[in-house]
Amino acid sequence: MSGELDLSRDNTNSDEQIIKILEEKIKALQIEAESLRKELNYYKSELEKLLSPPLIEAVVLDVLNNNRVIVRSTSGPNLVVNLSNGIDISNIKPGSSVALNQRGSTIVEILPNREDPLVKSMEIVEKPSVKYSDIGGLEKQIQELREVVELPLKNPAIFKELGVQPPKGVLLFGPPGTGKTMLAKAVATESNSTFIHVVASEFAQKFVGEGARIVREVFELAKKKAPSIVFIDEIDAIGAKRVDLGTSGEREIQRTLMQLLSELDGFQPLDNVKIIAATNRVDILDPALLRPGRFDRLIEIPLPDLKARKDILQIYIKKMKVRLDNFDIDKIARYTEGFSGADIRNICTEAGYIAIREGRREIYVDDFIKAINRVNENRKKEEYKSREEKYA
Ligand SMILES: Nc1ncnc2c1ncn2[C@@H]1O[C@H](COP(=O)(O)OP(=O)(O)OP(=O)(O)O)[C@@H](O)[C@H]1O
Repeated sequence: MSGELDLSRDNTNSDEQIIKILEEKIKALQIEAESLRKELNYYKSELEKLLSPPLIEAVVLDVLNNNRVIVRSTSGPNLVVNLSNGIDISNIKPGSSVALNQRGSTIVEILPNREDPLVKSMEIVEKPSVKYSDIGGLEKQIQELREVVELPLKNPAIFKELGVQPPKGVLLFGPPGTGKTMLAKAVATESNSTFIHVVASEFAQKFVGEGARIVREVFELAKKKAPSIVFIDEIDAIGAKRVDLGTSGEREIQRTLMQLLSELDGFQPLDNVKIIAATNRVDILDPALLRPGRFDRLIEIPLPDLKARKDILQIYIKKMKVRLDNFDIDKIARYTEGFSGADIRNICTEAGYIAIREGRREIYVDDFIKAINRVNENRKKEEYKSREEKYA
């Protein structure tokens, strides 16, 4: 240590020096003792962890009044458990992950929440806000959905009385960006239902049985939140015809599809849960999905025709500050032949950006034409690129 004692010098000055040096030495030893105490505690707690029995992971289902909690343990049954000292009940909510002691009788730790694959693959909108009037064109399709989904949800008694069974599942098919999701959301809004949006490609999970579990839990949730509409996007990801079930991934997808079919079969047509699925590839679907009692009503959602394109343009233009003299909406609708509703919305946004970039406070018809040309150019580039890739 610095300042080794030198007791040879005997005067007041050196006494003071000795005291100072000793004090410093005491301080240094105290610091060392403190750090050794910490080290000791660390090793003690490590030892305790190594010697302690494993804990049981559980999920909180409900919090009771008397400092007790209902949990579902990962090892099996639902349990009513106590809290160990030091755990604050106000930090425990339904859905929290907790650790139980080995006997499974007491919560000893609140665990950080893991990302649940169920939550990741699902979006719940309790009160969707899309209305039929937000959708351009598709009048016939809206009418049909109202009859087969909205009316049975709102007024099942009429169907019972007349002995009419509405379809359980509806399949919307057509090119991307044509408004399938919007339609399903609008039906949920207008029938005051919860909208549960799942993307089937997200069901394909890493762990065996996980996809099937997610399907089961989605339907359990739909029943809890009823009246509800389960919207399964990209159903072809699990519902395509399969000949070769060689790989474990393929078998996992097949198991997920089987679970979906069994959930569909378990419903009654007049239950207050309706299933709407969507695909861009109806041609590759497994016929098992389209059998009576499953997705037995197919509704085509095509690219918008001239009138529908005009309707869609009008919906978006109404919300924008557009100079209307000389504005020929028919002309713009004609120029957008082959465009989807999503493309048309993009054109409106792009036209707005062109005006902003030029420092204007109004959007001109020319901005729309420029935006259309840009989208067309991008499309050509993409087509060219995909052709290049195909023949490379
Ligand atoms: N008929 C339409 N009327 C008004 N807006 C539309 C219409 N179709 C599409 N859109 C616009 O395009 C966006 C994308 O549409 P949506 O997601 O409903 O298409 P989709 O058919 O479900 O597409 P995908 O097959 O890619 O999932 C919508 O949020 C909306 O802004």
